[in-house]
Amino acid sequence: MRYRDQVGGETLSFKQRVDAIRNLPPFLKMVWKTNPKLTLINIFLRLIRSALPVALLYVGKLIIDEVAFLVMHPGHDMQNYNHLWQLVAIEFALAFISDGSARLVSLLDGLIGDLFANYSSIKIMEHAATLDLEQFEDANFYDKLERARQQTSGRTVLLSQMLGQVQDLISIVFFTTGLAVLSPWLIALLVVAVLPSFLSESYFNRKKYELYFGQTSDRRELDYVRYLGASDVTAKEVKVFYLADFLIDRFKTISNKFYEDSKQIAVRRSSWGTFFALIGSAGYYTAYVIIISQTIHGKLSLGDLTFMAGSFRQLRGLVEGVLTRFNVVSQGAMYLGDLFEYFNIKPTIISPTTPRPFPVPIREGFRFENVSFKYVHSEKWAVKDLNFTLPVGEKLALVGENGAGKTTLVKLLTRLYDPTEGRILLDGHDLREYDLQTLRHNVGIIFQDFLRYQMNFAQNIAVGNIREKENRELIKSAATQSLANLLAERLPGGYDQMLGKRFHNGIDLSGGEWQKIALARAYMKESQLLILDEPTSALDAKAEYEVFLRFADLTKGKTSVLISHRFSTVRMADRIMVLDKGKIIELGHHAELLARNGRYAELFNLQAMGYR
Ligand SMILES: Nc1ncnc2c1ncn2[C@@H]1O[C@H](COP(=O)(O)OP(=O)(O)OP(=O)(O)O)[C@@H](O)[C@H]1O
Repeated sequence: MRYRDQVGGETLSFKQRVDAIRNLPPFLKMVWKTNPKLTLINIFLRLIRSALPVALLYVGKLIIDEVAFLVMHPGHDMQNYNHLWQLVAIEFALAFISDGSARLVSLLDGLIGDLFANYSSIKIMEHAATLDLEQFEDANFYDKLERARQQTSGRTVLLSQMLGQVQDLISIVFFTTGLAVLSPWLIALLVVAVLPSFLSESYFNRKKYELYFGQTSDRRELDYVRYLGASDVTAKEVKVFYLADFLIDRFKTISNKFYEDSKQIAVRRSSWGTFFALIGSAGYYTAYVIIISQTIHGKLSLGDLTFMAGSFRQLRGLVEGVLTRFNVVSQGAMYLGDLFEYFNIKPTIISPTTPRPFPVPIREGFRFENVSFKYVHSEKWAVKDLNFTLPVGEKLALVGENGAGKTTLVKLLTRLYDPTEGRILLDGHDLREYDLQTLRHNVGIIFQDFLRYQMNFAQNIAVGNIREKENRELIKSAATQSLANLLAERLPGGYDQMLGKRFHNGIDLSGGEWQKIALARAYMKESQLLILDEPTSALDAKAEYEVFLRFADLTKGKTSVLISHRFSTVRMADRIMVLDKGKIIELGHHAELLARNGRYAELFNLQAMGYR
């Protein structure tokens, strides 16, 4: 079942919101983990604060009664005065504690909030690192990730709200006890005064969440359009194709729709809110009139009047606040559900619990047995019935038209995906029996769409084996092997030169220069299998020739797979595999395949003709 069907649309009920409360304990646990000490102090302060309002009001009542007594009984003695001033001093102290603790609580909320935002962002990144590549290629997953990401900063408010809720609930208990002793029916009046506004708030909160949920995909598009419209990577094409107006129109359309939808809810919410607030006020003044008349008739003291009217007013505020906040908290808890749901996505490409020791060195090599693979949501086989052996020490070249399945095949070798059918063996055992990290450490792969990290030159090479990021010697030797060292010598900052345009003093490079850097990554570790997926497409003919001579030299005796559309490169391989629509149609040495006069010969001659 899709995520959207589970939570979205009209199916969202009050029950679901109450259910969402179950997300709060794990949330609190996460908050606790970010900083137990601050959280504990925060809770303690809030407990103190919960008793303060009623205490303040009660001392106020005592003061008024004392003043009234003194006014009514002139000729009083000093003791009464002393008592009065003591009460005033107590109220002052309470007021001071109240102010101080309020500031401290809000400071702590802010600090814990910041820590939580960092902590959950890190958790999200850590979890993303464990997930399958396939999961990243799924739009539903992206929606989930996006919502989870938004939880990191938005949820800090939830923490204050939640703790504030507990604090206010305790205050309510104090006030209610006070009121119930003096006049229980006021409590009933209170419920009538606040219930309608609670129901209205709850209704509109639900509407808002549904709206927000429905907008997730559009929001992603909005972000994407914003990125296309203003970023260093896209600026070039946006200019030459004059895309700005097109992008701005798209942005306007989506953002206007968001605005209109939100406006509608906001206006309705505000109108109903005003109406129900009026009912609440009417309830309060009814209670007020009753209390006043009881005071006039001598049933209550002046102090009682202020205490009860104050209690009623504050209780109304508190209950309304708690009920409204229940909606906010449960809504927040619902959004939190997105975060936890994201954490619940489990990768399928994982290491076995007791992995087989990885062979060093590999003795036999890799063997594909009836390997077929289909991308998720795709009807078509990307590769089908692959049967071949890649023996140790062989240099295998993969050729074939765009979309023939070359990249897919090498992705299967590194377990970025597992075969849909069949299996890949390494020294006679399924790849899935080995530890994933060890496998990937032993296989060096450079993709055609490698990343251009906006980091310095050395770091751009070090990413090939990040454990060695401080090992300048190794980085320099890797650069020398891919010929990137010559480039470093020309850059003003050498190996510390910032690359890319995003950060200060960054220098952008040509496509071929970037490729040399990416190639150096392959030499950062002693891989037993080296895969280069069109690594030289941007190199000029001379550079490519040099790079390959070196590659052949450096990988002597090593197993390697090379994907290239240039036959001058391909012919250097020990064997060449020709793929067509995911199937192997030819496999053999250059001379052998030429003699066969099949597809390879046809493609080779086609390219050779271009050079004549
Ligand atoms: N992530 C993906 N999701 C769905 N389909 C994909 C994905 N990647 C590739 N495909 C499809 O799988 C098939 C094989 O693609 P693959 O990238 O392996 O081809 P290739 O031979 O490397 O092509 P090229 O020479 O253009 O790099 C193609 O039909 C392609 O459209």
